[in-house]
Amino acid sequence: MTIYTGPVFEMARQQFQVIADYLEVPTDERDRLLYPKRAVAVSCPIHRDDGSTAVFQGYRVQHHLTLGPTKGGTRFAKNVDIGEVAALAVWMSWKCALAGLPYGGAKGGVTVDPYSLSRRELEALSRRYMQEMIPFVGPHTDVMAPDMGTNEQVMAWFMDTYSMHQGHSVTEIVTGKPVALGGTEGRREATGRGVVYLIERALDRLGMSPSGATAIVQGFGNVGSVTALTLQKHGTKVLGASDHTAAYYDPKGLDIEAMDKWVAQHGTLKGYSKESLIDPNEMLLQKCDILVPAAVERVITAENANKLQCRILAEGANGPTTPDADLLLHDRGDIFVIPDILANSGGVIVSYFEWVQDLQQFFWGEAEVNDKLNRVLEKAFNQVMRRVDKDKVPHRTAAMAIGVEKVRDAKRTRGLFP
Ligand SMILES: NC(=O)C1=CN([C@@H]2O[C@H](COP(=O)(O)OP(=O)(O)OC[C@H]3O[C@@H](n4cnc5c(N)ncnc54)[C@H](OP(=O)(O)O)[C@@H]3O)[C@@H](O)[C@H]2O)C=CC1
Ligand SMILES: O=C(O)CCC(=O)C(=O)O
Repeated sequence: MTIYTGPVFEMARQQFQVIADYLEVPTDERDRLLYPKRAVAVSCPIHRDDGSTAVFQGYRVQHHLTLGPTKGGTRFAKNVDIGEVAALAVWMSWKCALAGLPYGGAKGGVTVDPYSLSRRELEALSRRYMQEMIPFVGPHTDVMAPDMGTNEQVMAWFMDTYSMHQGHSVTEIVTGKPVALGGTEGRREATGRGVVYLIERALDRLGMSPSGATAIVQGFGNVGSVTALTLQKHGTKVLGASDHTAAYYDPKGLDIEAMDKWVAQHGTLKGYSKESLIDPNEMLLQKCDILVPAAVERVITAENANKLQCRILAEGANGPTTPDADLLLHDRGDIFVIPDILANSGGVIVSYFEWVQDLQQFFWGEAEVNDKLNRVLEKAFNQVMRRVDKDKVPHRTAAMAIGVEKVRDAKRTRGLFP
């Protein structure tokens, strides 16, 4: 029996089975590798602006502590549940190990529609969530970061709440903070920048160039907007972009900077234009060189995998492709998949840099951060490609296998308490 249920955890479990079979992991080691070390569920009561009390359910799952503290973002979204948070924590473990970071995976979440809260209510919820988590997190235990529905401001409230409890500033308790509070240059852009760096490595492999290539990006938050802006800056024409309120497609190319300004003023893409509106599901199926799902899980499925018309699928989001769709994509063989644990690893890599800088109280410039980020990504990309070339396995299998192997070796070497 497990408390980790639901379609997203089932995806993480099925993906792990594929890797465990490929690596011939003995059955009795599998549960130790897959199931999280710890899971915490908390109730977060807050006063609403109308004077009433509302209680929100919060979670934090720490997958393994074998290599160091756990690390991962905190998601505020209306469908968050323990199974989804656990799956995201498991993926963080493989991601950190693939990038060579001294972390296990974690993830947190609160079941709330952040758009339904006023700014004061959002602050109250953020502070209450961190307050409830204080016994379970710490700079050497578990270090939080942003994910969907949270941002630099929420990280500032987390850091302040933890620090007030300790009686001194503990900047290294969260990453993705504002630079003024010990955040690092380049963290806000890191995930999208990393996505684009890896897309360009994939284009190289395919003998294509970024300038003149075309892209479609689903999601226009932290990851999607920076990805789209950076692609456009590098000469790639962005034909499609969407958030949960609207999807736009223009075969001549969208003006991503204008869309970004619109979102900065209005909060969402709704109302940006009447001309280029498209059905969001249809947008994913339009012909382009690069498709970037950068929003939610399970958008590339058995229903649409065979209808995709891209050359590169760069998974900015965590878990956008279901295992059924993976099989179809592998059979097709014409789409270069950059799997999530590689594609979006720029975020946690620069979070690691932020943690290191906070621990040392010695800060780097943005050029140094970006240069170090590119070097870590390059190494991870090359490792994955070597494995693909050697074993003729799908890209996701190669990437996950490298992560799982590292965690497995560490667990074996540390041993079990007799
Ligand atoms: N932030 C980070 O550093 C990292 C994030 N990720 C992953 O990237 C993904 C996006 O995260 P992030 O950009 O931080 O989150 P944000 O909250 O900043 O943005 C999420 C975006 O996705 C949109 N969205 C939500 N649901 C849908 C939908 N059904 N269809 C289309 N768009 C939708 C949102 O639209 P709207 O604003 O209208 O709600 C918003 O534009 C997640 O899977 C996250 O786990 C991975 C690694 C690091
Ligand atoms: O920056 C981090 O620590 C984690 C980012 C994250 O949540 C992710 O990579 O999915």
